[in-house]
Amino acid sequence: MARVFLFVLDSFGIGGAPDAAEFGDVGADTLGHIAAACATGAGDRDGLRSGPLTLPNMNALGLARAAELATGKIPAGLDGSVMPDGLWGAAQEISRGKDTPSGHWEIAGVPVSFDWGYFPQTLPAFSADLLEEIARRAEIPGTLGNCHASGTDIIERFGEEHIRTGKPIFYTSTDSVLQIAAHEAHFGLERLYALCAIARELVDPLNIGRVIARPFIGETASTFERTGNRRDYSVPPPEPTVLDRLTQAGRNVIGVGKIGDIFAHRGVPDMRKANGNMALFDATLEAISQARDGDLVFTNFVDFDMLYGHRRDVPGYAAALEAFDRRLPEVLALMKPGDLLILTADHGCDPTWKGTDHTRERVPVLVAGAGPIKAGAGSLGILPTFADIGETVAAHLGLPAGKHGTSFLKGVAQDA
Ligand SMILES: O=P(O)(O)O[C@H]1O[C@H](CO)[C@@H](O)[C@H]1O
Ligand SMILES: [Mn+2]
Ligand SMILES: [Mn+2]
Repeated sequence: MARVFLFVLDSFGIGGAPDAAEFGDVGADTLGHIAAACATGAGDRDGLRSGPLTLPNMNALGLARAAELATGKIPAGLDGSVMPDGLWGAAQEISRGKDTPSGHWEIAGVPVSFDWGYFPQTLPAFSADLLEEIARRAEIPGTLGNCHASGTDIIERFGEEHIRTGKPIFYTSTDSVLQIAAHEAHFGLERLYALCAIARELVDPLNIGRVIARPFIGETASTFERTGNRRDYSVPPPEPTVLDRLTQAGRNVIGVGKIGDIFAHRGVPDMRKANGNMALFDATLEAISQARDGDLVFTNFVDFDMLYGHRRDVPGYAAALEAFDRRLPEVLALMKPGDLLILTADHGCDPTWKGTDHTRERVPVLVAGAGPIKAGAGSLGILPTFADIGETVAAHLGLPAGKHGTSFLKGVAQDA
């Protein structure tokens, strides 16, 4: 028996998705474009970072090789001559959406084969019937926004009017989401959560993946700031995930960050929240030190996506990757023989791309083992579905095979 540590670097795509054209994302490459920008100085920011993208620890696990599998090119500045110390691959998504739940559920062994509902790019994006019913049941005086938007822009535009009128701000994106922003103090956090719970019920028939509470603070357009009290109201996955299978087998699943919310709190008996990648890293190290044989520690590192990908902030994204990379040895130091560490992502969010939405890309699969996979160091090639990751977790932790995907450790010599 052993343990698995599964890290999702939210939005850390590596390009090359074969179906990118269906999403208008041909050429999108989160890692490749960040690396290219850094190589020319476009990733520099005073006081934050400068120079080529420097990710030695992820590269030692095969990041450059994984990117080469995905796009045929080594990202600028990464050393492609390093022989990785484990297994590396590039995985592609078979789910129909490029959203966070689709990516995570597929990683956990359940691809999403149905179509989510989406709100149209019209003004308003939400029907009058829906808005009236939400307003009536939640007893709010109306809504603002009601359009496709970036979450930081929309609070800048409507935040002051929201404070004056008490009308919450409704918006969406190309994801299957209804997001509601409201002021933590003027509107009230609990009131925002209650409003989102009502909205959740009312968008169920529209097949909307998530309603997201987006609380913020500050008093003026230039000082508004979103807080860590975001809460996601997700529909549950359509079939049992590897998390459900593990908990049914009596194992502990420790979900760090958004994991509990993403799985509608199913199959995650031990949920731990933290604000920001570094705090998430600390919480993950603590979880690893507490995990027993047979357990899974599953962390989502959200900053890459939320603070930098959607904000199209190349230096910010590069600095966040470098900060994460610097801390990787702390995880490796906690690994015992038999443990497996898997680094991957749920979709792309190329900060050089048009708009502010996710991008359809392949994702890296970097696998480190303290002992068990040494004999099998090498390329996993292109994995045809993210579900291969979930099946690897299941196989490594001794569960019977599930319905989707296959373990990539099958056939890899294990010496533990
Ligand atoms: O612009 P913000 O509010 O960060 O929204 C982003 O976050 C949502 C959920 O992850 C996505 O659908 C995307 O639109
Ligand atoms: Mn995501
Ligand atoms: Mn996102």
